[in-house]
Amino acid sequence: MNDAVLATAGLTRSFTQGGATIEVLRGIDLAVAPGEIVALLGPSGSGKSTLLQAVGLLEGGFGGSIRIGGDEVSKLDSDARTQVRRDRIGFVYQFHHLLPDFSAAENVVLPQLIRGAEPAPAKVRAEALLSALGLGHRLTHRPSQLSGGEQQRVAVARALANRPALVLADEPTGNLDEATADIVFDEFLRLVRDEGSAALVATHNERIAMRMDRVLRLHEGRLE
Ligand SMILES: Nc1ncnc2c1ncn2[C@@H]1O[C@H](COP(=O)(O)OP(=O)(O)OP(=O)(O)O)[C@@H](O)[C@H]1O
Repeated sequence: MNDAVLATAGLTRSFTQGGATIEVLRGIDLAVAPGEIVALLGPSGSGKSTLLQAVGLLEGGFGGSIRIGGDEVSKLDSDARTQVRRDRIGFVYQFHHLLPDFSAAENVVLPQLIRGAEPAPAKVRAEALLSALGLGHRLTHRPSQLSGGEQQRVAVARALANRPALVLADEPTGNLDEATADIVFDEFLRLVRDEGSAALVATHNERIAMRMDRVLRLHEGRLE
């Protein structure tokens, strides 16, 4: 797929521990189209996080090719990788990783300022995203003053703040009870679609995976 937001070819990763080598990724070929929301489904330990860390350019040590927006990014130096992450990728993790001393709105403004946005439009964008997630009345709350579901919504808004072409999410609702997880995941899907971003979402939850456009199954280091 030439116009893919994300494409990998022959992606491999192994870890050596105690003299033994485990091949966690054994040649992953995948492509995510613009605006497409793809589930990466697999049991615990199947390598979902390892794959997301590779395509998110968070870790080195991988073999094979990673293209983001058509550009080969697997061999870039650390500064160039940081730039690709900042400009083109939004991340949502199982735990929110919000900055505890900043308000909900500030947590969504900051990544925009780091990317060079002016404060006033960055604030407008943060408030619009948070309002779209039902948090218009929680803008000045700090993470510790928010519920788990609210914290995760702020993390979703932060991931989308810079209009990334690609969102990478690792068990984005894995830390929430089932009812809250369903609601927050629905909101995540709706907002990602409204924003026109593509997403690759790791989950071990079949029910959540079925709500996405397509499901990739990771098994013994390969996609089925
Ligand atoms: N830094 C590391 N050193 C050694 N082994 C590692 C390292 N990181 C991951 N692994 C191993 O790679 C395998 C895949 O781990 P990974 O976290 O990618 O799985 P996962 O599918 O995301 O699991 P979970 O759903 O439990 O988060 C596991 O067997 C894990 O122990």
